Amino acid sequence: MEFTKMHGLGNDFVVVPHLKDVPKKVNQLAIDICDRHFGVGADGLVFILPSDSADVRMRIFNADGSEAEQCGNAIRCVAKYVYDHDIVKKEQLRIETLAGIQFVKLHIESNEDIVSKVEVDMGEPILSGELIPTTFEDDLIVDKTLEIDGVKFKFTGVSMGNPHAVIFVDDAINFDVEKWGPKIETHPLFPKKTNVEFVTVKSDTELDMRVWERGVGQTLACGTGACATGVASVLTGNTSRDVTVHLKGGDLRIVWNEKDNKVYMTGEAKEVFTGKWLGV
Ligand SMILES: N[C@@H](CCC[C@H](N)C(=O)O)C(=O)O
Repeated sequence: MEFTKMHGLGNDFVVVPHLKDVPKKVNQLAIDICDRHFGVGADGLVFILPSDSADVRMRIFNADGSEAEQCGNAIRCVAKYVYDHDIVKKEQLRIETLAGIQFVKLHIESNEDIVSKVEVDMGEPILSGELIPTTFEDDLIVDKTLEIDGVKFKFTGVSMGNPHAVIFVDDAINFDVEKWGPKIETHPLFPKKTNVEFVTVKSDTELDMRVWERGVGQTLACGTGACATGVASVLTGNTSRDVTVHLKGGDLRIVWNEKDNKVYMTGEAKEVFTGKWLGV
């Protein structure tokens, strides 16, 4: 099975571009291939597949083998891959995911015909407690209390197709993500588990964010997490609607557009190497 290693701000993926459907035992394959010692090593396994309703279809499996509904960094990688490899040579394309069809605009360096940045319409955020999902039934999940081991956190719940709990802290950069991330990911308030973002407001337009991803662990960046963070920052009155989110692996621009209620994410994607997986 031929693959290409790609990443979006260090959130890295094994991308398999040429299959008609995902292989049998795909969940175990994701675990094996994402293993950083016995496999290729990645945060996720991504398939670029044919679609009946869009230009291509993406499926993403976390390093623990679970399938995610959406992935912001992977969708930018998929868009760059299909353009740069002449699979879909369009500057605007549609990518089908489990969370719906996403509209993507490519920023091309015209002298080299190479994608420099990718802008994705990530759709409208889902804010109701039931749909995120959380065990709360409120229409908005803002500053709700979550208690673990006697410690109280306030979180804002947002789904970008996948669930996120955004927690504002004094110093995200030095926050103990490894200690609290897994406990919050699996807290009974979140029936499908959750991705967790620890965020510090730097100004009206800038945020620091660290992430603990559902089914993966701490990663260098999370696109849907940055989108959820942008939305949560507006809902809590912390920032404007157009922000730069500083992640361990780099920056993402997130705009929650007031007119159409959609979230737009812009950032880089990179191809690193290609290889052949011998385990299938
Ligand atoms: N890294 C991704 C999100 C990948 C899926 C996530 N771990 C989940 O289970 O929801 C991103 O860039 O959005």
